[in-house]
Amino acid sequence: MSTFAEFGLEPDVLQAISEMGFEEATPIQAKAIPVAIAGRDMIGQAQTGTGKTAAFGIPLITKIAASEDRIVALIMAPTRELAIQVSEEIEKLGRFKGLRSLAIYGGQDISRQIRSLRRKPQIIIGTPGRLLDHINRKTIRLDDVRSVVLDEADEMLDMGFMEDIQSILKLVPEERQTLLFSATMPANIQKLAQQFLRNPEHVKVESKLLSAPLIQQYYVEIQERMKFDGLCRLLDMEPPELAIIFGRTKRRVAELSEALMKRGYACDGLHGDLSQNQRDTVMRKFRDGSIDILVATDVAARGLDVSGVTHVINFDLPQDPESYVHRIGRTGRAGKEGTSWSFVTARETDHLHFIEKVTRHRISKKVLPTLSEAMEGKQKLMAERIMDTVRSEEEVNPFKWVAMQLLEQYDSVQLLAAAMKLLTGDKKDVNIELTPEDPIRSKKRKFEGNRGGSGSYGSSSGRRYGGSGSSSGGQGGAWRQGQGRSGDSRGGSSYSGGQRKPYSGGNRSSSTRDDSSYRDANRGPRPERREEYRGSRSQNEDFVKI
Ligand SMILES: Nc1ncnc2c1ncn2[C@@H]1O[C@H](COP(=O)(O)OP(=O)(O)OP(=O)(O)O)[C@@H](O)[C@H]1O
Ligand SMILES: [Mg+2]
Repeated sequence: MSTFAEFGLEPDVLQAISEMGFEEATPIQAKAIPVAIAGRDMIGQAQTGTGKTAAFGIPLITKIAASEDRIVALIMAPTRELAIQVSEEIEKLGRFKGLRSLAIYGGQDISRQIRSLRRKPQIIIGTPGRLLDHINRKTIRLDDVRSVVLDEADEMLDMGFMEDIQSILKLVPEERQTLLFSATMPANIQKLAQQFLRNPEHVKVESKLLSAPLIQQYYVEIQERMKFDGLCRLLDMEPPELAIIFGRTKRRVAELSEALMKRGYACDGLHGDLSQNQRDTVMRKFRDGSIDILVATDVAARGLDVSGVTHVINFDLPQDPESYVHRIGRTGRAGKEGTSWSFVTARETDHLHFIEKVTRHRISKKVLPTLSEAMEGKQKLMAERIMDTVRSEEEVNPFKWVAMQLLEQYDSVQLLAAAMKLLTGDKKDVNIELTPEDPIRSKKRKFEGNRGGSGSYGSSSGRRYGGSGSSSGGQGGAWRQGQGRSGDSRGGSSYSGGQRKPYSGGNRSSSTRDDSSYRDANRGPRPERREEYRGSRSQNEDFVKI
């Protein structure tokens, strides 16, 4: 167990960390912070949701003085949402030092960014494409940069950013520190590391499990045409505080989110066909609790950190085990528990077993709740909502007069039952039609043939994240946050409109990947390489988040 004070951090930084509610360093932070503070180049790998951002953020801000008026640190991230999210974390960490940081990403008005650059930020967090634009326009100069971070490096390369990243790194003085975080270590990442990192220390938090241990993983076997009703039952039986539902395609996500809205769920969709503005709005609604269900493509699978996501549902299975790990990693973060459900059609069971094998985790089979269990769940929730409201005299008072009049005419049980029926907003009669998706075909054979089954990922000698030798023991480790975010249970708050507070109070945004528009908006079309990569990628690499 490491407290942050043990790293010899300055008081301003310690204060920021403590205000963020972090009490102890996570395992990756405990390993990475001393290495990075010592000035070494580093390659970092650890499971989803274990605080990699602060693992590079803390050393980074430690090395910058508020008096500096040049760009001295550069962080690259694959997507706009992730750039925003990382910049918000950096902002918080550097607040008491008075550091200035700025997120630079495509889809946002460039002249606005140029104006913000006049504030002389020391730290720039950007997507490679837009960064390069600024560099070419000479609105960003990298001559004074001495720290570079590549976050989600494998994802950036997958998205076709290799050349951009190389061009940018060539412009940064060689006398610098480079930190590279990547879920996987395929050949192209190794090449990049060889080219641009100097004698890097490989900092890895190993675990037998590839996915975070605090996620209960379930699957249900279901026919394609039954998925939607199955989903509604699941949501009714076990109402999530916040849920992310993953669909395979943009069309799927659009149809599904619309269908759920029609059935009365507070949800919205996120995919690459939306404008940056629309995407921001959806993410804001999800973060402030005005919707509790986000339906998304893999655009939201990486890096997204929204406090209070209790459920991830794979409405469609992902193609890769790797995507599976990233998707479910949107819950069970920062020492909290989470639940994931995956819908599997009969023809996809092989693929599910393949995912189990690669992630080395058994996914438990469950049956869908029956209609009456779903109904019960819904009614229980309604009862909770009513009880919450009953306690608030002010809210109830204006209705008392009508209530008394009604009670003179009708039986009280009858009346309350009628009110509950209305509240449950049952819209089962709304006709829903989703375009069926083809089943995923497993790439199992190809994968096995190439890997030779040696299992280079996650050696079993590693300590399990969460349990890991911390004296206070407990699942999830002792590094759970002390304030603000622990113990947030359902308590009806998800229905009370914005009561739920992300501990940060800010509008952090999300990571994004999708099939089309994840390149910066003003760049050329992305090379259509995803499937190629997908096919070959998992074969020779040190797999997934460990
Ligand atoms: N030491 C800590 N104690 C408690 N919470 C922490 C600590 N460090 C980070 N967190 C919180 O944990 C959450 C996850 O952190 P972060 O997004 O950096 O994870 P990550 O490892 O980058 O995940 P991903 O692989 O999904 O990108 C954030 O909300 C962050 O504020
Ligand atoms: Mg991250």
